[in-house]
Amino acid sequence: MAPAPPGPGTVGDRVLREKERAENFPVALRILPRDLRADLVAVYDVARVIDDLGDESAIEDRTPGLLRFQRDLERAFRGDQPHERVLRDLLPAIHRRDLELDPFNRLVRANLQDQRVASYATQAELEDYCVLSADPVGRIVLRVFGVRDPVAERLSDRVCTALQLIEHCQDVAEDRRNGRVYLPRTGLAAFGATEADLDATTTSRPVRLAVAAQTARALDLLTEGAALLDRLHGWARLAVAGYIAGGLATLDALRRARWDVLAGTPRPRKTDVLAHLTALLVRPSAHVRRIREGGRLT
Ligand SMILES: CC(C)=CCC/C(C)=C/CC/C(C)=C/COP(=O)(O)OP(=O)(O)O
Repeated sequence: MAPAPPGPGTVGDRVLREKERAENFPVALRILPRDLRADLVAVYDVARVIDDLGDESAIEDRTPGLLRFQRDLERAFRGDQPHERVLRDLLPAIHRRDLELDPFNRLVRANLQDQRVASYATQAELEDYCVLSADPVGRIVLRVFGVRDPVAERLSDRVCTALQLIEHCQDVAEDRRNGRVYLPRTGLAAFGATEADLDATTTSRPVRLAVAAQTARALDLLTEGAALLDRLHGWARLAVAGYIAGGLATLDALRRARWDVLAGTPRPRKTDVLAHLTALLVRPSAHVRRIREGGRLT
């Protein structure tokens, strides 16, 4: 049978690699063994395509495109040949690592929710969204590394929610241009800010305070979740330390920018990622303690 034509989620490898380079954290460290690296990249590419279907395709194509991709995901996990190239590329990882459909489905559901919900009233509602949009990525990554440990999974959820909150802070301007606000309305109101303030090109003090509060919450979750490193060994420990280091370095960048997220997107410095990575690998609890004691971001 001739392969099905590429669907709307199909994007070029070059574009995916550019997006990978633009992430805050190293998606798949180059020193990882080839099959681990290949599986992490395959998972990343699927997550990226799901996100792009929800964010970048024509508005009227988004929901149908996501539902079509969801059916293709089910095909891949049933053992049938999926239409989408990124899903065909995921097949070795599905089999080698015994991956499950549920976390991928949750990523699709997060993007379907994005089509209906443009902002969240409370922190709790926003973090419920992160359970769909970010936590599944950690669950899949743990599976890729062969980790099946409920405590590790819960700690991973904290790390992933933190990484998502951090991205929300970085992307306030871009999200607003796309009609979305991921700073909770009550959080904005607590500092006297409104969603309309996010249309400005400079960040007012109330908005900075709201962003700073969100980074403080992210720091709490990230440093609590860093206890995950004590439960990991070998390549898993190295890779996850890299993700946490990326989050910490991005928090450094946000603080350096004095939470001005409307003039430009604060980006982590590679040297900061490396410094956090080294410290997390050598003495994770001491590094986390030092950050919690001295590095409060508000
Ligand atoms: C085991 C473990 C803790 C692994 C960590 C895995 C990891 C890197 C999770 C990131 C989660 C996240 C922020 C997803 C959304 O990113 P996005 O780029 O899709 O965000 P966007 O929706 O804002 O574009």
